Amino acid sequence: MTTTVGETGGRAPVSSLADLERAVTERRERPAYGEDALISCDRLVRIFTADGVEVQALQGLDLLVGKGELMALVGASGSGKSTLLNILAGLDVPTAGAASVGGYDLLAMDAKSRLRYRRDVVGFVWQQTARNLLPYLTAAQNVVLPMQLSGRTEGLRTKRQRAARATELLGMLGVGYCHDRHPGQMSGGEQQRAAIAVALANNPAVILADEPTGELDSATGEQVFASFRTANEELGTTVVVVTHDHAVANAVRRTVAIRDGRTASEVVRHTEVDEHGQESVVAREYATVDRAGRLQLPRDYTDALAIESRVLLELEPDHIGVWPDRPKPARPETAEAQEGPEAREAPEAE
Ligand SMILES: Nc1ncnc2c1ncn2[C@@H]1O[C@H](COP(=O)(O)OP(=O)(O)OP(=O)(O)O)[C@@H](O)[C@H]1O
Repeated sequence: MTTTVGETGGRAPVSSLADLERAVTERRERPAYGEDALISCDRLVRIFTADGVEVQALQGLDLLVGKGELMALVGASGSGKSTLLNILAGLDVPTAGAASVGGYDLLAMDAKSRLRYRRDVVGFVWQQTARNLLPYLTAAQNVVLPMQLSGRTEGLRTKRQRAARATELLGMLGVGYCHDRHPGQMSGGEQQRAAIAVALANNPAVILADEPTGELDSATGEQVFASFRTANEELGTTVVVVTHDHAVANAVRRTVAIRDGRTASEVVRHTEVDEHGQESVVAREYATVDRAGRLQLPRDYTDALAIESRVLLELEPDHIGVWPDRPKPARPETAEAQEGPEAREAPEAE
């Protein structure tokens, strides 16, 4: 059966009180939004005011990231990626909405828990290699420093234990030979891999990285990304990378695109094995439906059909049709020859 928005507001008709009760019960029993997620952003808003002008950097952004994910955030310049990352890093506070990481409520943390959160729950890797490492310390000393500052004791109480962990992390990320080098004696790629070791020092639940390969050539960028993958696979660390680098965006299981301060679409990749045992990666692109039911249509789709301010919707049992709002032809052809919901639903109206 076909239902158009004009008739019932686009919702499937509820035929009886029993159906209604069942629908209410199912809704109540569904897990709460983001219940199982490590990172949960719910209608996140961040408004900046500069020189009396308001900029809405995040406009009701929803995002869930599962524990153990390795995912990328992409989007045009100014779409809000860094703003989101700074909030997740505990460096900035949203104007409205809700956000939590590993059980920490990012809007309600006092100064003490914010410090603990930044030291123990998240690790950060910046684009500028010079911002990640202290120049007067060796790579190993840079990795040890966050362990000393954290005050966490489990397995890292003694100097020897901390030194051993630094050696282990640098080795795991392929830069063990840089152990005693200062950043000035390391290439950009080596510095970024050492920076990942620093970010991992306190065994955080999540590493956030803002354009970590932005200053590197593609071969070096691949090595750095391989280190994020190693951290994800060997230690189970969740990794969220903001990137413009297509090689990185295409190498993760999930790439979420941000547009105008909201999540707009995402590409999910999985590996398929054919009958000859050949493996191939299959990518599917999804549009995001946010918590308020809003859907951003891809701009190339709306441009292709000259869709501007509104569309007609059609609810079918297994999909929703979206139709450009075209003026009706003066002399309609037969219903079968016409396309769109008007032709099938209300030909008698003509
Ligand atoms: N501290 C600030 N004060 C005023 N406006 C800001 C501030 N930080 C960010 N903005 C604005 O918020 C919007 C989003 O910026 P953001 O840096 O998050 O975008 P982005 O997607 O990371 O861009 P890029 O890819 O260029 O780094 C932009 O319009 C930016 O000018």
